[in-house]
Amino acid sequence: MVDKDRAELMTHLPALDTQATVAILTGDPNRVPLLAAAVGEPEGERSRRGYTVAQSRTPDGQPVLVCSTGIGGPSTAIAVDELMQAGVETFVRVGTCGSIQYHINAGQLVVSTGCVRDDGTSGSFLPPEYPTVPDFDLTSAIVERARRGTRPVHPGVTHCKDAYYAEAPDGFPLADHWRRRWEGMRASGVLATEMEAAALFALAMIRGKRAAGIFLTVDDTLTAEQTLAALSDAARFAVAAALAVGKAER
Ligand SMILES: O=P(O)(O)O[C@H]1O[C@H](CO)[C@@H](O)[C@H]1O
Ligand SMILES: O=c1cc[nH]c(=O)[nH]1
Repeated sequence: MVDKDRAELMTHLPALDTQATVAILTGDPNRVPLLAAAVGEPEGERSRRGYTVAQSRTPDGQPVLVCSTGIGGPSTAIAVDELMQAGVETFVRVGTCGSIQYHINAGQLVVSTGCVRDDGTSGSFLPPEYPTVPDFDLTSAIVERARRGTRPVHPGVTHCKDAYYAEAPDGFPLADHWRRRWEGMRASGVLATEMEAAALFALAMIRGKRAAGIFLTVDDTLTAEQTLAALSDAARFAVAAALAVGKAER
């Protein structure tokens, strides 16, 4: 990418020199090189202000970026905006989530079809009545590919929050609120909770870009190796879907 003018716009991410129009986003910077290797041939990575960005080249020569967002909406929104300024058109968040439903177990995949907006960042971009939804074609393409894999796949509404420990709210002044909230979402069929999708989907909706989210359901029974193997599969589904949808559009 980036010519000098573009590079100067990127005030938080490292300046990147890539033609990639597809980016995989994940929370943890340590995962970036592993996901870059999972989707193709890694071509180097750079870090700045806690963000790590790597470029990888798929077997058919397509450049793809893998970028960490950190945890939560604020840092995600900065990464997404700056990647858009750098020319990225399609974003897939590949990360972990916690199950809300008793039938969704650790090791299974959830594909978001929209967010319950319990985060603050998406509210900085869209009024509260607006849903934050992913791109339909991209999401369908991800679900189709993920269903060819070995793990159960659950498409549906997901929850996005700012406070990770609201999942275990004992001792918080708002503990009763959160207990009722989780029960209400379970009764309403909300599948799982994570912390970045609402900000990503909101920005993509506003800017006319494609975004989607595929999440691995985790708990403390899953090893780090199992988590990385499953996220690597999810990243491969995401890249294949993003490139196919981009090609169909052209
Ligand atoms: O696995 P990642 O992508 O970090 O995502 C999930 O894990 C973090 C919380 O542990 C939050 O960022 C949440 O959204
Ligand atoms: O339980 C979990 C796991 C990952 N991410 C979350 O937000 N919650």
